[in-house]
Parts: sequence; structure tokens; C-alpha cells
Amino acid sequence: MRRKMAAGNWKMNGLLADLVQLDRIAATCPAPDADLLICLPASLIHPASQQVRHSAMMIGAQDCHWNAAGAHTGDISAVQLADAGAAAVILGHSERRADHQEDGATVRAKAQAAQASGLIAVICVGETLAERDAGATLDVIGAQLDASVPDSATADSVVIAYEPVWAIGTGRIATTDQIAEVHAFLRARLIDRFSPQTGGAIRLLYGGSVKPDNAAQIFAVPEVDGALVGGASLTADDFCPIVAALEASRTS
Ligand SMILES: O=C(CO)COP(=O)(O)O
Repeated sequence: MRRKMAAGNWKMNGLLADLVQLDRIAATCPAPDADLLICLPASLIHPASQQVRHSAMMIGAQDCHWNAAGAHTGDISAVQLADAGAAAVILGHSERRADHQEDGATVRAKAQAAQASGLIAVICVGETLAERDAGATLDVIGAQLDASVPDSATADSVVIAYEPVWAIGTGRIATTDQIAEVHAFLRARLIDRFSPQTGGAIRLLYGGSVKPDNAAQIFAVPEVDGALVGGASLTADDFCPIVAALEASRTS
């Protein structure tokens, strides 16, 4: 049985004063059946991890370098993130693939670094609208998955997030049929590559315009173990109903 996960991605949003939202989430979103993870800008990771240390909430980052240390101005390593209190890191988000030309090999190296530091790697895959319109969705996602996920992946160290690029920040949500098709494909591909045990236990999140009013229908889709939430993770008022919908959803 896979444990559910409600993950937030604050992206390049948030100042110290906004960390009050974490207290509100911890106080008002009971989630005994789900992991709660909030991925913050690097500047907030240490104070946030201190702030939530008495709750079950995990703090995560949004990227890391593949090296542990060295001459990489402006970068941050998985070792440093773990030292600051992070428990996880998002890797290969489409915004990084687009803005920083990250390819699968880069994401895989970062995921190996994350694993070596004890961080959960939340590895993102997703097609653009042009790729979907061209009928290439599963080819694109299969190639991203194969390239980005290290051979050393385990169910404890890797989570996959399916985020169609055209659904991110657009308010345009994938249909439940579209989500079901991709998640079934991801599950089969992971089982094929790893084993029924490992491939069947790696969690699959959906991301892209997840909101309080559409969360329940997404969590009812087979093979959806939770969500990676952008805009609606910034406040407890938006995030808590999503967590509640996840808690109320069927258990995989
Ligand atoms: O990119 C996302 C999460 O990583 C999704 O963002 P939105 O929920 O704002 O669409």
C-alpha cells in the first residue's frame, strides 16, 4: 500500500513572514494517512525546518546541484539542503527544464545526489501542449522517465510527479481520463524497469492547477497517490481542503 503525499511547491514565492502559513497548515490539516511536504525557496528551508520540527510536516527544496560541494556559484547541493533541514527536493520541474535547459541526464545526476544525501527526489515529467497535440505524450513522458530516474531508485527515495506543462499555472486541468492514461503508463513502465515490488511502490503525484474544487476528482483517479500543488499551496486556506480531499480519497 502506498502512502499518500500532499506536496506543495512555492516556486520563487515566499518571504520569512509567509512561513506563518506552515503553522496554519500543521494546525488545521490533520493528515494521518498522508505525507505533507512543502518545497520552499532555499532561503526559507532552514527557518521552516526549525519551525515545523515538532510536526510531521516535511520541508523540501526545488532543485539541487549534482555535486556535493565545489566551485558552482549560485548553486546549492543536496548535502547543503539536508544540512539545512530539507527532507526532499523537487527535480526536473518543467520550469527548470525550460529555464535552465535541464535534460534527463542532468536530472538523473541530481536525483543520485539527492539519494546520497537522504533526500526524497520528487522527479517531474510532463508534456507540452504541442507534444500532446502531436500525439507524442506517452513517448515524451516515457523518455523523460527513463532518462531522469536513476537505476538506484527505491520507493522510499523517489516520487514521480506527472505535470502536464500546459496545465501548470493555467487553471486548465488535465481530464481524469488523461491523468489516468499517463499514470497507468508510468506505473507499467516503472514495474517493467524495476520490479513489481519497487515499481509498484513508487508514488505517483499529479500536478497542474490542482485546486480545492478539483482535488477530489483527481484523487479518485487510479494510480494517483497525491498531488504536487503550486499556487494553491501558498496558503493554508487553499492547501488544507486539498489535503482533506486526499485524506478522504480511497487508499491505493
Ligand atoms: O508546477 C506545479 C507544481 O510543481 C503546479 O503549479 P500550479 O498548481 O500553480 O498549476
